[in-house]
Amino acid sequence: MSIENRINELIDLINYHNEKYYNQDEPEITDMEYDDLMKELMKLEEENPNLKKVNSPTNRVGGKPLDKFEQIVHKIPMLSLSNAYSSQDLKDFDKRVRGAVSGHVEYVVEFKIDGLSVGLTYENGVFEKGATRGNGIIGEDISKNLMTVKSIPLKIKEDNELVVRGEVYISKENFKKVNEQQEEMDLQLFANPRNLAAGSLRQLDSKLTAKRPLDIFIFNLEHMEDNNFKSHSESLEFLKELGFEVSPNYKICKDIEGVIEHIEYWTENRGNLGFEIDGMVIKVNNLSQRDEMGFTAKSPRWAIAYKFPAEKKKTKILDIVVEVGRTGTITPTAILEPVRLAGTTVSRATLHNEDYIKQKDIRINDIVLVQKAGDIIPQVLEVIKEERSGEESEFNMPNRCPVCLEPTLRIEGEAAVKCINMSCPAQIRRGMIHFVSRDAMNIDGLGESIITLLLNQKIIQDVADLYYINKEDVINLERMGEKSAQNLMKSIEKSKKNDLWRLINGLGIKYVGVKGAKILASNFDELDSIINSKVEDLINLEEFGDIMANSVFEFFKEEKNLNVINKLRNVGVNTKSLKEKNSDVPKIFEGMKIVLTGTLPTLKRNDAKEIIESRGGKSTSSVSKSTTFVLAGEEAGSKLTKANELGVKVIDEETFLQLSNLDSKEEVQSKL
Ligand SMILES: NC(=O)c1ccc[n+]([C@@H]2O[C@H](COP(=O)([O-])OP(=O)(O)OC[C@H]3O[C@@H](n4cnc5c(N)ncnc54)[C@H](O)[C@@H]3O)[C@@H](O)[C@H]2O)c1
Ligand SMILES: [Zn+2]
Repeated sequence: MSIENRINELIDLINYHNEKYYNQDEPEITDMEYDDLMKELMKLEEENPNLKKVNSPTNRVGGKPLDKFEQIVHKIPMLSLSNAYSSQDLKDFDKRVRGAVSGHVEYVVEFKIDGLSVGLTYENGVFEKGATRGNGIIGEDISKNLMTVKSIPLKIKEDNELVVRGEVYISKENFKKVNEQQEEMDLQLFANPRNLAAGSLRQLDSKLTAKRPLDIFIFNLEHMEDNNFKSHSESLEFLKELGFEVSPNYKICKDIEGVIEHIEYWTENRGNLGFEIDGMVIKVNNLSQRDEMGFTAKSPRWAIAYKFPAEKKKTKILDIVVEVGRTGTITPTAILEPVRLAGTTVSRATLHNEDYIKQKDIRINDIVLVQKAGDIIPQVLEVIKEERSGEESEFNMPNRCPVCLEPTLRIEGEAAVKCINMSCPAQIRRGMIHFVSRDAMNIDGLGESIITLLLNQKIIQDVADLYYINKEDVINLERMGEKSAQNLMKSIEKSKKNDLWRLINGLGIKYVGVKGAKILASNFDELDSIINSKVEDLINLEEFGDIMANSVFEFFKEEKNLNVINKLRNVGVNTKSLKEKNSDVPKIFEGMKIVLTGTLPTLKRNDAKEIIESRGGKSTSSVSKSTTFVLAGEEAGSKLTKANELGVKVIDEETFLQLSNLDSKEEVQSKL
């Protein structure tokens, strides 16, 4: 594979996993595997700067604000941190810092709390609003939910406008309690505290958030008018006095050796803390030295996150079972003797595929070392061969699909063994569950069990059949009454009007998640144009690469898929893009024509465009008398000259961000 292709492939893969991780709280790979992909991409880009893409995930903070909350443009961008995995990485960081600033460098070392990052704004001593990080520039307004977090003060004794940043987390004890309750109520368990904090804070109903015992640690003063703090530690002490729960046990270290020593201590002792930490954060203490260093698009240069190596334990493999996924991939899973690992009990671990099992020579009854990489997904690290007793038995991938009993196949060059029977009930069932899920067609009242019943009774055979069932079919199902049948019919009917991206996501095209579906829907307006598009058209889409483009193309070449789509269309399922984007954001730029020019200090062109368009404005390319204002950055050039000639207002990024946060068009106009 050429370097360029590998770069494209990595971009697709990372974007896909970002979506899973940040927006759906359902990571498919471990953090370590993710970090490896990222490292590989960074290396290739460094070695081949001409191949670096503007949309590369190495340039941006991972998440994306969800449409279901109102969006907030951060006054100070909320960035991520670069990572260190060894003391050598830390020493390299120290060298970079000392090379870039004048004077002696002192570090503050803090816990890296494993939760969700939020920014809190106070005005006149009152808590005004709080937001998630989102894509770093735009976040979600979760103020109501944050007000239920008891350790967030609603009033403080400081009249200056203040923005602080912290991490919302849940203590180990409360995490256990919540999961016990989930278990009692037969609800899904949370994989880790980070997942729980994120899930709870992004509830639409703040009463639900209030039931979750969340806490916060504040770790940075982001902005305060008229302050003259000289160091980070000074500002932390100030925040403590105001009543904030500041990140505990932070330590000032005179040099990098002190930092490393402190980190070694907590690597050993973190188990004794009442909350989970996944590493330590090292920051330059002196604030003017911080200014000297500045930021990359993704993270400050004056800080780094050291990530702990994953915790490891010994356990036994009791059995190896296989499951058939939506695309027919047969995945082996190890059933383990339950073991406590990084805060939860682990009893299963994915074995990925045939090669993984062969390479590590994993057998049933083996004693193995397991770890939770990234503290989420348990993984079998290695077999402890010295402990073999002769009772072990080798495992082979099944020659037939465990569900449909058709022969399985391993395509050359691929790792997965697959059931290629397109009518395999297991695949259809998984595909169906995906089709009705929250992020796809969002059909309420159609859970896994009903789908299984409908399939078993042959009432439905593909997703389109859902729209052809009638109430009588449903009423006769187990545990279905008149009322719930009626509700189900209603939600099926309602889903016909869904926006196009939901349908595209629902179809389950490989590598196309919510994000990819939205990009397709907003670029093509209707399904037919996507079906008729060429690979070249698809590759040119923002954030699309070879792999995604080919996957979409291949999907719509398939006769069977086209039949399903026709059935859906005939029954009245919407196939047009409704552009329902950002409906909650006030349309404060309505009717305005805004021209972007030059390089902005933090905003990417597309981010600025998104802010304008989501607020009803039009971003146009040339300056004329009807231009409302010009947003200009560095090296703005001829457009700026033209604006000055015509007397069109010119503003900088900071003013633009302030305008974007206003609530009405009138307010914007009065500031222009
Ligand atoms: N498994 C996957 O599929 C997948 C996908 C995407 C990301 N990830 C993981 O997420 C990481 C990237 O996530 P990220 O951008 O949130 O970075 P991060 O979690 O590695 O570090 C940045 C975050 O640390 C938090 N933090 C906690 N304590 C802090 C303190 N004292 N000072 C400053 N910050 C503190 C902040 O909220 C900040 O946003 C990746 O390295 C990867 O490990 C995994
Ligand atoms: Zn099958």
